[in-house]
Amino acid sequence: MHSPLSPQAELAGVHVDVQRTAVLRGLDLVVAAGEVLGLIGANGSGKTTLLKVLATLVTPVEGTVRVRGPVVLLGHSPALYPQLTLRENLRFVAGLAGRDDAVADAALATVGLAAAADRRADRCSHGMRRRADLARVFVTEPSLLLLDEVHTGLDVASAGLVDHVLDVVRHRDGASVVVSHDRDQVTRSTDRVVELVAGRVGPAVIV
Ligand SMILES: Nc1ncnc2c1ncn2[C@@H]1O[C@H](COP(=O)(O)OP(=O)(O)OP(=O)(O)O)[C@@H](O)[C@H]1O
Repeated sequence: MHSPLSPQAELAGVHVDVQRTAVLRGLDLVVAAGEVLGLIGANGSGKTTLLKVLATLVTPVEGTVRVRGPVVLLGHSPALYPQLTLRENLRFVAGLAGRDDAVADAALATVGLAAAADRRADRCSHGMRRRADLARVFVTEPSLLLLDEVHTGLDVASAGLVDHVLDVVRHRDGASVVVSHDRDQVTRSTDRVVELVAGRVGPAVIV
């Protein structure tokens, strides 16, 4: 077990260029274990790019990235195979994580989708697909959870499920980073909010 004070993720002097344009410019960020960090910023400020750096999907041209443990990134659109059922999708995720089918089925039940488990993903509503995507967290048990605008289009109950998932990660001493354009939402769901400005993390935001 690591010390509660040790960071879950640490970025130092990170520079990222996207199509020859500097998006992140010497960005420093520490995400503490057990923390839920909110990330806001104008369109195009680099929030999604920052999440991809934390998920090691984008490699900076300069700077260091340290992330401990498994990472799950839930993007703008739920990552499901449209022609597979929700159960098949989650069992596939479980297989990749070396876990058995029962874990996938239990995760679907946890997010309130037991009755819809055998419905194809492309026949489900956006909210149902988002819930199924969130179920991945119960299968893969990430130490770092990255949520990119996942509140969009969710009703109150589904938004509550997002908060529940954040609590589950926090109680395991994992960390989460939540990107949102909704300042009220992100303030309610997180311990601290920072803003991306000119490719760097600005001062903490008090809303
Ligand atoms: N596939 C791409 N092709 C070209 N430019 C891109 C691409 N992806 C990102 N960019 C550029 O990188 C910058 C950062 O994009 P990013 O998606 O990280 O911002 P964001 O803060 O998440 O934006 P939004 O709030 O609109 O989702 C943008 O200015 C955009 O021009």
